[in-house]
This record gives sequence, C-alpha cells and structure tokens, in this order.
Amino acid sequence: MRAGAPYVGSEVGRLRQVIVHRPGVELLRLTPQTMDDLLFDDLIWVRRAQEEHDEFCAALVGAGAEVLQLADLLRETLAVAQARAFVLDHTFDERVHGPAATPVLRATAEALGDADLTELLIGGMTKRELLERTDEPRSVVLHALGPDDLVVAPLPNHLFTRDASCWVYGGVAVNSMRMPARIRESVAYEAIYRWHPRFAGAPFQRWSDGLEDGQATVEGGDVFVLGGGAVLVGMSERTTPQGVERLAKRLFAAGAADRVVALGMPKARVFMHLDTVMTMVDERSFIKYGALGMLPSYTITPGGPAAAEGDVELSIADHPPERMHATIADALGLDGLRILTAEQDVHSAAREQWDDGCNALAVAPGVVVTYDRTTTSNTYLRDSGFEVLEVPGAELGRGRGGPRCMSCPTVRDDH
Ligand SMILES: NC(=[NH2+])NCCC[C@H](N)C(=O)O
Repeated sequence: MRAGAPYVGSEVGRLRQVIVHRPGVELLRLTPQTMDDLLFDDLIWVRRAQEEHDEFCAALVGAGAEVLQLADLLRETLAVAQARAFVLDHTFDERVHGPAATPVLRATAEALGDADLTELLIGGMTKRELLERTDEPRSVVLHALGPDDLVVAPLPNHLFTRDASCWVYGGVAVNSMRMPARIRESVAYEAIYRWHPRFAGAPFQRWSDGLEDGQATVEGGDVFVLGGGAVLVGMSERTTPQGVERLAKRLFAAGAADRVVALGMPKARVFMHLDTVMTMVDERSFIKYGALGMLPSYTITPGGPAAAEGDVELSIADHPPERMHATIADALGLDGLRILTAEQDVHSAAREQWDDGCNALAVAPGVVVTYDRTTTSNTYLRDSGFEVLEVPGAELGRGRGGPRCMSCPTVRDDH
C-alpha cells in the first residue's frame, strides 16, 4: 500500500482514517409524518445528537484515526467545476421535479456558494426557501406543494456513512441503494472520490461504475472485509444476490479478493444489514445476535477467465445453515470462529439488537466502540477480554444505526 492511499485491509486492523457525518439540518426536517419514509423510528433532538456524535468522533480520534467529515469533503469537492456540474445534474431530475421546475431549481442551486450548496444537498430545501431565492416558476409540481413542503428531499441517513459507499481492499464501491430515501446519498460519494483532491490523485480501484439507482443493490452495512483476500456479504433487506455477484466479479477480476462468502439473511427491517446482527471484533471473533440462528451460505470463488478480457467466471459452492460459522472460518483460514452471544432473556436480547448492541466498530483488534445503552453486550464483551469504548447513543440510536453504521473506513490496516 502506498502511504496515505485509501486501502481497507480488514474489519478489525487499526483504523487510520474514516468518513463520518455530523448530523445537522437534515434531521430537523424529520416530522412524525415523514420519519417512516426517511427510515427513522423517532424524531431526534438534534443538538443532543450532535453532542453524542462529537463524542463518537473524539473516541475515534483518541483511538488514532483521522476523522473526515462528509460535509467538509462535499463542500471542498463542489469547488471543482466538473464535480459541481455532476452533482447538480444528478440531484435535479425531471422525473422528480418535473421538466418545468428542474432548470429553475438547478440554476438556483448553481448560484449558491459551496457551503450553502452543501447544506442544500444534505439538508434539502422547502418551497418557501426556494421562493426566497427565485420567483416561482410555472410548474404544476411546485404549484401543488404547500409553502413548507420539501422541494429537494433531505438526506438524514447520511449519518450512516457506512452504507452508500464501501472500501474493500484497494478500491471502493459507490453503492446502488435499496431505499428511495437513500438513493441520492451515492451522488456525494461518487463526486468526492472522483474529484476531491484527497482522492482524485490517489491510486485506487473502482468496484462500481458510476451511479446506479436501485438495481442490483449493495449497501456497505452488509459488506465485511474479512482480510487476506476474503470478503463476507449479507444478502439482506438491502443487498441482493445480483449485487453480490457483480461485486465478486469486480474484486476477482482485479485480483483484490479471491473468495466472497454470501449469507442468506431474513429480509426484514429489524435485520436490515448484516452489521445489525453481527460484527467482527477481532481476528477470529464476532459478536452475534442469538436469535439470528444459522444462515445458509455460499462461497464464491473465481472459476477461471471468462470470454471477455479482464472478466472472470464465478464458481459457487453452497452450504447448509449449520455450516455458517465453518464457511466464514474457512474463508478466514481458521479452524473455527469465536462467536460471542451474551446470555440474556429473549426480550432483552431483542431490545439490545434493536439498539445496535451487535453493531460494534473495531478500531483495532479487540478494541471496539459501542453505544453505552447496550449494557449487557458491553459487559459481556469486557468479560470476554475486549476493550470497550462506550459512546452515548440515546438520540443517535433512533435512526437504527450504531458505531459501525456511522463510519466509512477509508484507511485500515490488514490484521
Ligand atoms: N449499516 C447500517 N446498519 N446502517 C443503518 C442504517 C439505518 C438507516 N436508518 C436505514 O434504514 O437505512
């Protein structure tokens, strides 16, 4: 690895650099009427959520990681003319805003400075805010909206930087997102990785081609860089088998990975991503939600070169549920895994899973960041020999994501 180049070699090696997003105005847009569509289970006390997030960042810095704020990266990217045009083109869309309003919206956004445009892109814009900046265009879409209705949707799930892009070994996938409320998040990452000075000149590969919307979806919460050329992917509510096959082909063709284990997960919001039910906490240990049980798994390996140059065939072995842990252990080159499931009654186990007790973020082998509220899991991890860095999660947790979801590692050591 070239010094400073983005590279994520594992789930648990020392975390060196990570993208996070401090929650802001986008969360003030949540109302009881919109929160379900925006994938939040409650309204957030934003100031407190920001304080909690600041503590989360302080824990990461304390563990030796450089913390990059998504809004800063996006603002700096928008200073590049091509990036600005790309982002505007992919934000203002006739299919969303109608042909009459789209050019006016785009021109209004284009006139903004980089900081204001960043805020609009993440926080959205109401009709009232639009009309403070321009005369109302003749548009059925706009006429039909009330003054405080949103013309540009906010992106409150930017808080969960894990999902819209993910670094796997020496490259990055900008992901095709499953839920309508999250599809636009990928636009910011595509622009940042293409044009931000920090990434534009860096050597790295691409595991996706430009922007896609809602087909063959993959989300980073399902993708685990096991280390040593192995990858684990959950086929969940969000990540499709099609998406897994495409990712595997890209990784194999580049020689970045040589085995991908895919798990067949239940398709349910409570288990929306693999990292909501299990996370890797050291080189051979996973904390796992007991009621998940055992899942069917597939091992995908390169089956040989395909007809087209730079392409590979996939070879697939499928395994019954009882082999789940053994399949992951094989991919890691281990005899077995250490599976950590706290003893607790089924009700408290379900509550802790909902509160992201299994969503630990390793910052080094055996050192994890978790929410303070998942006390049983935290105590259990400590008793099992782990160092647990607790951060407050009372407000942040209402978005149904924990420390792993709120982090997008860009530089992490092998283990
Ligand atoms: N990697 C994760 N588990 N991310 C959690 C994302 C939570 C977010 N509200 C969603 O529904 O999409």
